[in-house]
Amino acid sequence: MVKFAQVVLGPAGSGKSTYCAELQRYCNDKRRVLHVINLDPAAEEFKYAVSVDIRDLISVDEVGEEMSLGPNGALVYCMEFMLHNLEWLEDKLDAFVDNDYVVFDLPGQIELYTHFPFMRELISKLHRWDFRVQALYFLDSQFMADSTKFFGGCITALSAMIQLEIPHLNIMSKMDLTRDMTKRKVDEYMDADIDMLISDLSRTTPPRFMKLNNAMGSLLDDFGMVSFVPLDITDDDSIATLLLMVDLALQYEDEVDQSREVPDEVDECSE
Ligand SMILES: Nc1nc2c(ncn2[C@@H]2O[C@H](COP(=O)(O)OP(=O)(O)OP(=O)(O)O)[C@@H](O)[C@H]2O)c(=O)[nH]1
Repeated sequence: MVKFAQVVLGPAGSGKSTYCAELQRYCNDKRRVLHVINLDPAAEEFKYAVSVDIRDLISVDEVGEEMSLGPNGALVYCMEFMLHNLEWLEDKLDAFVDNDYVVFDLPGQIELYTHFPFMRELISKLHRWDFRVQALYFLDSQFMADSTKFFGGCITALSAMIQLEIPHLNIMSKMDLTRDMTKRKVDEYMDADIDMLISDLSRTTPPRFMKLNNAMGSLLDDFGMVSFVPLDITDDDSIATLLLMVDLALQYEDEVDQSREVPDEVDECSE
C-alpha cells in the first residue's frame, strides 16, 4: 500500500514547525491521522504532538558535548548517523497504519538539502518503503519586501528541487503578515512576472550585475521557481487548499508510477 508524505523544507524561521502544528490541528479536526516526524536534532520544543523524534536516536547537544563539535558540525554528524541507522526510522514508520499521513519537519540549515546528499538519500529510502513524497519549500512572506532576498530564496528553492528530484511546491508562508499589502502586490509575487522582478532587482544592484540578474531570472523562470502557493495558517481554507494540492500531486505521481510498472506477463514475454 502506497503512503503519502510531505517533507517541509526552508530556511530557519520560515514557519515550518508552525505549519506542521497547524496542519496537525487541522487534520485532527477532520479526523485524519497525521504523524509529524521531527528530523531536527537541535529542536528544543514542539508546538505539535511528535510521533517520531530524531533526538531519541541522537541529538546535537549530546554530539556537541561528546565529540567537541560546534553546532553545524554536530548537525551534520547527526544526519549522517541517522542515515547509517535508518532501520530505526523504518521501524517507527512501520508502526503507522496505511492511510496515516506523514509530515517530516526538517532543520532550517538549508545546506542540508542543497550541499549534502542526506535528504536525497532519505527520500530514496522513503520511496523504497513505498512512500510518495512531496517537498514543500517555505519562504517567509517578508522576503517579498526585498527583491534581493526574494531572488536568493528562489535560488535556494531551485537548488533544493534539483537535489531532491521529487514533486516540489514553493510555499509563501506567514501570509497573515501581508494584510497591509495590496492584493495586487501580493498576486504579483505569487506568480511573478520575471521581467518585473529583474527590473526590481536591477534597481537595487550595480549596473554591472545586469547580465547576471537576467541570467538568474530566466533560470528561475524556466524552472517555474517564481510561483508560490500562499499559506495563511490562520485561515483553515488556506491549509485545506494546500493539503488538496499535495494530495492531488501525490495521487498523480502514484498513477504515473503505476503506469510505468511493467506487468508480469510482459516481463515474462520479454525474457
Ligand atoms: N505571523 C506569523 N508568524 C509565524 C507564522 N509561522 C511561524 N511564525 C513565527 O515565526 C517564527 C518561526 O517559526 P517556526 O515555525 O519556528 O519556523 P521554522 O521554519 O520551523 O524554524 P526553524 O525550526 O528554526 O527552522 C515563530 O516565532 C513563529 O511563531 C505565520 O504563519 N504567521
